[in-house]
Amino acid sequence: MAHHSPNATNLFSFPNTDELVDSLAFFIAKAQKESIDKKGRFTVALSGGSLPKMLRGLIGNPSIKWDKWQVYYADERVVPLDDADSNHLSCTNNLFSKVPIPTENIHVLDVSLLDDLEELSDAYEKELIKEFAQKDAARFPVFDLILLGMGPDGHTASLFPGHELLAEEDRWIAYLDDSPKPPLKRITFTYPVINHAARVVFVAAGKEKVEILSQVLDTPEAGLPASRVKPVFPGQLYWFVDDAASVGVQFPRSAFKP
Ligand SMILES: O=C1O[C@H](COP(=O)(O)O)[C@@H](O)[C@H](O)[C@H]1O
Repeated sequence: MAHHSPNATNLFSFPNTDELVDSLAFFIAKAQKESIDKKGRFTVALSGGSLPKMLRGLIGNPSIKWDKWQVYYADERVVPLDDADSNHLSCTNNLFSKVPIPTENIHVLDVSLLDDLEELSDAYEKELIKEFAQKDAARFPVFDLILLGMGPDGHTASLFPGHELLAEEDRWIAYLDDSPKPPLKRITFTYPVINHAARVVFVAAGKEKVEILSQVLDTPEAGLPASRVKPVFPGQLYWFVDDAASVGVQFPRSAFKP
């Protein structure tokens, strides 16, 4: 991705959702190739909300090596995997049921632990430790790609404005039982995990994101959760948005050059 700015925020705005979807698929395919060429695998974290349907450009895409993907969730609602609120269910309905990804490559909640948030989040952290080697004080996993959404209040993953988890510096996976957006119980990647990724991509589309997108990009000092995503070097941050969402944004756009 040499044509993008070193360690900066890259804002790509597309005239419509279809162009956003196609460009995002192109970007993901390229990131996948770079990762597989280097390490033989591609570690990805997905979100729920509006994100899964924006991944439709991957369906039927011959360059995607699904057996090399290891998929995690940047956040998950603490519900059974077939519950309408489950981010996994949404990703399954919109993507995984339509592509040849091995089930064992998708890392879901341990549903036997849904009644114990501490155990549940520890177990998910252990899933990451298995993938990324030992956890120690100085070490965080380096995902090849983390795909995030942004809610109308500026939350991302399950990191909400003013919540104590915004200050979490140690755990990889944290839990909350007081989510301002239902359902109350969730687990989430913490900032150290998000900010150590090689690439973090936000996807936001539609006019309902206009105000919050300009707040997050133009006044980051306000400290909204999405503004706190700042990958450490050499990690890169990308925003894939549509013009309907970015119409009020002052932040400079970059040209997307496939
Ligand atoms: O609750 C959640 O919301 C965010 C944002 O959702 P969106 O519908 O506004 O895109 C999502 O990224 C997160 O995964 C989900 O749990």
